[in-house]
Amino acid sequence: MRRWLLSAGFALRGVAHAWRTQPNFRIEVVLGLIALAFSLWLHAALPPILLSIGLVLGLELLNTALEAALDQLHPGRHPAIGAAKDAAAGAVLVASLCTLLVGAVELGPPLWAKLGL
Ligand SMILES: Nc1ncnc2c1ncn2[C@@H]1O[C@H](COP(=O)(O)OP(=O)(O)OP(=O)(O)O)[C@@H](O)[C@H]1O
Repeated sequence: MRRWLLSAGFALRGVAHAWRTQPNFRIEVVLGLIALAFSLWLHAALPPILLSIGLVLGLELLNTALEAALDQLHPGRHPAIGAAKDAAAGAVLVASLCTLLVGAVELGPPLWAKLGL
């Protein structure tokens, strides 16, 4: 149990570091909270929304980890480093676009109904 709490502490430190240093992570957290608030207000299904938000935030954390490790391991420029960073950023982009689709499908219809459209 003590080991698990220790690991959870390290993980939370990673999340706090991303919050402090990554503007994109802060934006995604705020947008996620807004989507969550809308889901509760519209009584929409929470699992797809929560999974999508978690996927984007998780990939952003991995992207941050990869960038930090690559910059430390290879401070100079190299096409392979650029390709690795581009792929990691691409993963966040793909997840974000899919999350937008999930949001539109899950929240669109109840929002229109609520607004009487
Ligand atoms: N060492 C490098 N060698 C080659 N290309 C790089 C290198 N570092 C960055 N790049 C290129 O520049 C892009 C931006 O890299 P950078 O590390 O600035 O990330 P970022 O997207 O600005 O993320 P953040 O703002 O979170 O640091 C990368 O996606 C890659 O195409």
